[in-house]
Amino acid sequence: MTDQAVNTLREDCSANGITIHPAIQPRNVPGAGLGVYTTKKFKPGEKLIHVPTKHIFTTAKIPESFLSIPARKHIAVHAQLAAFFAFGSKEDLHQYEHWMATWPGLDDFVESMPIFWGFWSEQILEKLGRPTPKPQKEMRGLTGDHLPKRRRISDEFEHGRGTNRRYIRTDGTDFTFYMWPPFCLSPGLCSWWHTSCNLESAKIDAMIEKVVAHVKSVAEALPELRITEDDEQLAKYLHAWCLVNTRCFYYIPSSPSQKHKAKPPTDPNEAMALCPFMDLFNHMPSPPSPETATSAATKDDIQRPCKARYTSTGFTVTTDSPIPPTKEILFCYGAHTNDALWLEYGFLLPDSTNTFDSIPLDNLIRQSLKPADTSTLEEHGYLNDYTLHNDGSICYRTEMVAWLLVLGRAKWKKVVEQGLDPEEACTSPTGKSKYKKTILSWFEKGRGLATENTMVLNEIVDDLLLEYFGTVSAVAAVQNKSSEEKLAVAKRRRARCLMRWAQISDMVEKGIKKIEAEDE
Ligand SMILES: C[S@@+](CC[C@H](N)C(=O)[O-])C[C@H]1O[C@@H](n2cnc3c(N)ncnc32)[C@H](O)[C@@H]1O
Repeated sequence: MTDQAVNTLREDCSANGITIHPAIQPRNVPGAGLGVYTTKKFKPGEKLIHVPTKHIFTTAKIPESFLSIPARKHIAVHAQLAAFFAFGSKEDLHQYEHWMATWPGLDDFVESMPIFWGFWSEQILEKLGRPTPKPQKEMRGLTGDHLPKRRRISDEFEHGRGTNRRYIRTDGTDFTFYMWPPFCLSPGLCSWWHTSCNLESAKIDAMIEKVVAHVKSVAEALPELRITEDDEQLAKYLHAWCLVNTRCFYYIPSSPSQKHKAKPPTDPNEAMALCPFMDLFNHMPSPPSPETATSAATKDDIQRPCKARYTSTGFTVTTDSPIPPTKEILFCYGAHTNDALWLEYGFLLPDSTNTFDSIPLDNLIRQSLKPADTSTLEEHGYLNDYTLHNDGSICYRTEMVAWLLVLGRAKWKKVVEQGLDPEEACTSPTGKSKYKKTILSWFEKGRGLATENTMVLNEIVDDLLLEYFGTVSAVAAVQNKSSEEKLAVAKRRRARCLMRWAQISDMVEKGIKKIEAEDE
């Protein structure tokens, strides 16, 4: 992004009554597009930006000449906003052009958001009724030429598309490697992880459903745009869809009267608005807890995300902690795991810096349950939704499953129904040790999964990398890219997957340490 585009936006904002503190400045952040930096030291509570209500972009700003009021009833707010920014007339978009000039290009989303990667983007096309080129993927996957043959013992199709493989480890035991596509993403996103437990659809599938429904609703209302038929139009729409997805704020119009407060929509996703300049801030999770700071001085210096507050006059952004000069000023987009950030925003926070990070343990745990255990858990509301947190701690639901396996169903039911402490209710001298072993066995499986997926991801040869981590041109209009460039993108996508598996592995190791340290 050029400095000129940013400066022009700033001038534009100031000329239109948007207040921007003179000591903040947008600039490029390596790997994160633009971000906003301080040029002086800020104290907590200082006002950084005020955007008057009239500059908040909601569907009310979309001209009826573009989308009639009756047509809007059948189109989600997100889909309407995207349609306008993709296909609004030159005249209607003119007043926003300096703002739009600071937005990322389609390529940025295509590279980073898994819905645009081969398998998933093909699903989008198929669901839109578009014929997709059927690559030789299944056949090539089956040959397994890219993998060391000594370890492959059998293949089987999964869902008619991907392949599961059985491998033999050097110690003679075997494992299943989920060939394509599920292995690459984290368990928090993938369908196989979920379908095997009959959970709600996986997050990535839900996102694909949403995007497809939005495209279809706009295509129906505005057939002349030929969004589903024309590659370029589709790419244009998907670009705007991602822009809206990653840049919107939660917004409920304020009511002039205190008595009749504006009602939030039933679906919070409908409370969306875009806001110039405020969309330039990057995300940080919650800061480390003050207890971990070593001295009073460091406690006070911990940077917290800024606060964005909406009142009847507009949005105001204020600092919530001191921020030194030349530091990036950050928002918190919400208590998102790295999987959610990856899926929705296309990035992973590095290492274990995301205090909100976690992974689901459902699949690992469900494998160790007998049907009667599953029924007991279901009856008492404890089936599924098992979590391993960033710090290696597990959720209460996970603990309760372990206690079920230790106490037996009858005793466990009594504990739950009478609200007892399961540890106190356990009279067996080996109870706590069995409890720890049960949890450790789940972690061991998680460790194996991370090790094996990492190993195989690293082994994929270049031409298959392109198939697995490539881009389907009809969705993303991958124009004129050389094969070197395409391969470089595929490698970066693989690196992202490897980074996620390293984080998963780290969480599992922390979990193991934590449970081993517990008293028996
Ligand atoms: C609201 S925009 C923020 C401004 C954006 N960086 C830009 O260039 O316009 C959200 C997008 O910024 C990027 N982003 C935000 N926080 C990030 C972070 N901590 N690390 C990497 N990328 C981040 C992601 O691409 C995300 O989709």
